[in-house]
Order: sequence, then C-alpha cells, then structure tokens
Amino acid sequence: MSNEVIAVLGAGSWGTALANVAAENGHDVRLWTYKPEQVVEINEQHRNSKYLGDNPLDEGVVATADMTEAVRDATIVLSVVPTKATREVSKHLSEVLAELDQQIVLIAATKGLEPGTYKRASEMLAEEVPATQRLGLGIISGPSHAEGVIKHDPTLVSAVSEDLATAERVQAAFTNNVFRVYTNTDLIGAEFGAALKNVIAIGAGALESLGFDANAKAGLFTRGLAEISRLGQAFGANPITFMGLSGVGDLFVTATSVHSRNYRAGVQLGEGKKLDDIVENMGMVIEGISTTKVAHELALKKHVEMPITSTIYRVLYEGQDIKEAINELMGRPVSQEGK
Ligand SMILES: NC(=O)c1ccc[n+]([C@@H]2O[C@H](COP(=O)([O-])OP(=O)(O)OC[C@H]3O[C@@H](n4cnc5c(N)ncnc54)[C@H](O)[C@@H]3O)[C@@H](O)[C@H]2O)c1
Ligand SMILES: O=P(O)(O)OC[C@H](O)CO
Repeated sequence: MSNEVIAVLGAGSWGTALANVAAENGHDVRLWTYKPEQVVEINEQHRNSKYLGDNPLDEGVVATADMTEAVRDATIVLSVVPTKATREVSKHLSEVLAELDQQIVLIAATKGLEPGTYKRASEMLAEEVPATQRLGLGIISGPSHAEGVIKHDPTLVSAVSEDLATAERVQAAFTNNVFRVYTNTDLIGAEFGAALKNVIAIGAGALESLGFDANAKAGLFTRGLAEISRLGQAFGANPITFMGLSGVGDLFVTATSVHSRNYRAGVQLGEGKKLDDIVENMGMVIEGISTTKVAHELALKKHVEMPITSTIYRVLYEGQDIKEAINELMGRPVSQEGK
C-alpha cells in the first residue's frame, strides 16, 4: 500500500474513527480540531472520550489545533465537520493551501444539504476550495457508525468521485480487512442518499417509541427510499445508487441502530421530548433535523412528491402530533408502486 499523508478536519466521532482507520493502515495521519483540550487527550492518552469513550486510538493518530500543521504535505484531506461548519472550515483550508502552495485530494465525509443553497457537501467544498488547489474531489459514504468502526466491526463504505481514479485512490488508502471500500462515480446519488436517509431515520425512531413493529418500519424504509430516489433522480442521480451502500445500506443502518443520532432523536421525539432539548442532550450533530427542512423545501421547489419527508417536517417544525401525522399518511389516496 502506498503511503499517504492524510489530514482529517474535525475530531468528532466520525473524523476520529476515519483517522484511526487511516493510521491503522500505516498512513501519516493528522487530526485537526479547534478544541485544544482534545489535542492533549488524543496525543497523550490516545483516546477521544467525549465521542468514542474508552476505545483506544492508534498512536499514529496525531491531533493538532493548527490547521497549517495538519495540512502541510498532506496528499488527502478529509472534511468531517457537520454540514453547518463545512463552508467555514473549507474556507480556512483554502487559505492554508494558498499559504503552503499545495494541492490535495479533497474528500467530504459529511452527510447533509446546506440550508438556503441546497448544496451537497462536495459542492460546498468545490466552491470554497478552488479547482487549482485540488487533485481530486469526492466523498466517503455508506453504512458506517463510528462506534462500530472503532471496534473493528466489519464495515463496507463507498469512495465516490466523478473521477474514478480519485475514488480508487481513496479506496486504496482506507481499505483493510475490516473496512472494505467500494468505488462509485455517482456523486449526486450518493450524497442525496447519505443526506436524506437521516430524515427517514428520525421517522423510524418515532415509530419505535410509539411501539410499532417491523411492518410499519419496513413500509417506512421502502417508501422512504422511493422518495429519496425520486428527489435524487430529479438532480440527475443514477437510481441504482439508491440500491447500494449509500442508499438502502445507509438507510438501514441509520434507521435501525441505537448508535444513530438521528434514530435516537426520533425515539425521543416519539416520547414527547422537545426538539431543543433533544439537540442539546445529544451533544453530537443530528444532521437529519436540518436536512428535513432542506429536503421539504427542495421537494416543493422541484415538484417532487415526498410525503414522508414533508410529514416529518410538519412534526419537527410545525409541532404536528406524530400519531395524527401517521394517520394522515395512511389516509393518502392509494397509488401504484414504481411510479
Ligand atoms: N458519527 C458517525 O458515525 C458518522 C458516520 C458517517 C458520517 N457522519 C457524518 O459526519 C459528519 C460529522 O459527524 P460526527 O458524528 O463526527 O459529528 P460530531 O458531532 O461527533 O463531531 C463534529 C465535530 O466537528 C467539530 N466542529 C463543529 N463545528 C465546527 C467548526 N465550526 N469548526 C471546526 N470544527 C467544528 C466539533 O467540534 C466536532 O469535533 C456529519 O455530517 C455526519 O452525518 C457521521
Ligand atoms: O449517527 P447518525 O444518525 O448521524 O448516522 C451516522 C451515519 O450516517 C451512519 O452511516
């Protein structure tokens, strides 16, 4: 395996887990965080307790609060901050690259759509980090909770780039015997799948806390995936992508796992907790909350029918009662599958 110098921007649960995979694969890894207290814990105790508990990190994961230090000589840079921080962090990255006169392969691992602009993570990166500073652009996506990756649970993800060579380079850097990376070139489909499944996961959590069993969940997953695919296709996605790791795969893990922040938020919503309290107590990003609003607006703008997403929007943002919302969904005129 050729050695890469990999800078990971964002030392939350996913950034730390990806940095750990890269370090275990023998790459030179720098993990950037804007919180100096994390640097001390990661470099001296080799753990990141707020996000990943007592799980030990490979000693090759070196944290720094200085982005220039993190990015100097990096060949691949991973952006793993929440959607809402992506522009700010990538602007900073571009300034650092200008100062270092350096080019990198730039990969997003963020799953969300930007409020107002409806941009995908890779689009935000492309706008903030000019093509002259990039050797490639793509994402890492797929069914992969940090909590499983850090424990070496077998995990399958996709490296996605419109440029197959970029996807293959990321595949080569991150694959090992417990972390298997496929390639894909459908960036639009993979990013819509990754972002929109979080909305359905919130719904699945709510069904769980209302005591509904597998029938209701299977219906939600299937029709949820149908509307994700409809919206993605309106932007040019390949429908097959939604049958893969970034589609049904990621929907399944997020909408069934207790590790999912989105699913857990849905459970708490179903228990009657207030949205602000859920967000505050989670202490980690719940991307689906903001993505629900973006997807609902986008569906209206593009005239794409997304009844489940719009129902979750009304529950989250208009205070609709969940049982009443389910009754309304179930009472919609019947229709033909596959349309
Ligand atoms: N957690 C997972 O298992 C997982 C898996 C796949 C994808 N993702 C995606 O990865 C992204 C990050 O998720 P996470 O779970 O690691 O989130 P997290 O809440 O665990 O961590 C986010 C990190 O970003 C940092 N951050 C926030 N705002 C910042 C800013 N303005 N500047 C610099 N740093 C900032 C925080 O300090 C924190 O370290 C999300 O889009 C999420 O959907 C998460
Ligand atoms: O924990 P969640 O709900 O943010 O989901 C994380 C990942 O997207 C799972 O693949």
